[in-house]
Amino acid sequence: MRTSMLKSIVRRSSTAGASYVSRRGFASGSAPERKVAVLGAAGGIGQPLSLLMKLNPLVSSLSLYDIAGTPGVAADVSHINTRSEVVGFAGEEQLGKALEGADIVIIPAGVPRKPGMTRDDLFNINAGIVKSLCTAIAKYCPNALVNMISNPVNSTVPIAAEVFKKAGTYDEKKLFGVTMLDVVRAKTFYAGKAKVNVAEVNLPVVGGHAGITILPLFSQATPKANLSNEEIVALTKRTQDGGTEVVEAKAGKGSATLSMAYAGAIFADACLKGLNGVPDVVECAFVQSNVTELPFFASKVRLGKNGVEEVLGLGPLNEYEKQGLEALKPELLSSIEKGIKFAKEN
Ligand SMILES: NC(=O)C1=CN([C@@H]2O[C@H](COP(=O)(O)OP(=O)(O)OC[C@H]3O[C@@H](n4cnc5c(N)ncnc54)[C@H](O)[C@@H]3O)[C@@H](O)[C@H]2O)C=CC1
Ligand SMILES: O=C([O-])CC(=O)C(=O)O
Repeated sequence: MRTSMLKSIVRRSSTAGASYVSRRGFASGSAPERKVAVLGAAGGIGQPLSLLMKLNPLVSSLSLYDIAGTPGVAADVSHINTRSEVVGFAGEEQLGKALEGADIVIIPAGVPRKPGMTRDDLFNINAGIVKSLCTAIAKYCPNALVNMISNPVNSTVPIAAEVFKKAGTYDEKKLFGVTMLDVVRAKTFYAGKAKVNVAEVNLPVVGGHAGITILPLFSQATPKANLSNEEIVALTKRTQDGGTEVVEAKAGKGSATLSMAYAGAIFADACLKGLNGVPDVVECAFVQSNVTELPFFASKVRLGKNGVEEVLGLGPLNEYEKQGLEALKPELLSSIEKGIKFAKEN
């Protein structure tokens, strides 16, 4: 389904201006106007993500913001003959204009890991970046859906929530930690091991977005496959360490950017579909949650016209997954609390 989405975007892009009725049920001319802002658009994720958002026919206005470099990225991307207008904004004084009227703000701003670092090692720099960007979101587009990519997601999402609470604009339905890359990885690794068509694979990944807080629920994977316990343990570990696998392979040149741009584009597309009233749009995301005793948790979420329409439960877990769930809670809670504390004290 994911691969077919990109294929269909590319196919539609190549017939830009022609009339079609998409799977989303809109004639090309009648899809609502939607502005998407990318903050950190000149970065490793930001650039390919901007490209993919430019290919999405649900976007009418694409706003590319970074502290520097965005005029070039915007000029480049704007030559692609698809629906959206593209404008680049550089420097803090242009942040307000970049955000005004945005329906969705995607945030891949901040520093990435180097080998030997954990995502939490990014906290000191990225917490401040996320806080200042969210302060501007509260001021200039308080109703936008926020897709938080910047790490550590387990802390940056609680920081964003606190900033919005302070500003009086918090709506828990509109704040998402993007955990889609964990789902993308779990699907890929499962398909490889189970020897099934990757395009048909579906499974939830719950918890958070760091190490053992990433909990893929392979017992719920479809199509079903007869994998051994050892194989499931190895798949779980590979999914949990997927980010580190890329960080090590890039050997000091950053972390996942291309697969993250793909995952971010898929998740933003799901948010756009939800906003546009497409029924039954369900993806995993790290959101405010009652699914466990933790205040934020990643699970399947039904997306709608206001963002989160319903946070879905975990479904049946096997013993191994139950153990994984209990094991992840202390670390996830401590990362959440760290974010809340930072936002309250700064
Ligand atoms: N949620 C997830 O699954 C994933 C999250 N990430 C995270 O995404 C973040 C970005 O990663 P990369 O794009 O590889 O890093 P990068 O360093 O290539 O790009 C980051 C961009 O953010 C910009 N930036 C810094 N401060 C800013 C500010 N105040 N306002 C606007 N832009 C600002 C930089 O100028 C740069 O262009 C990192 O924190 C990384 O850990 C990365 C992969 C997956
Ligand atoms: O591992 C990292 O630092 C980047 C990330 O979140 C991922 O690739 O899942």
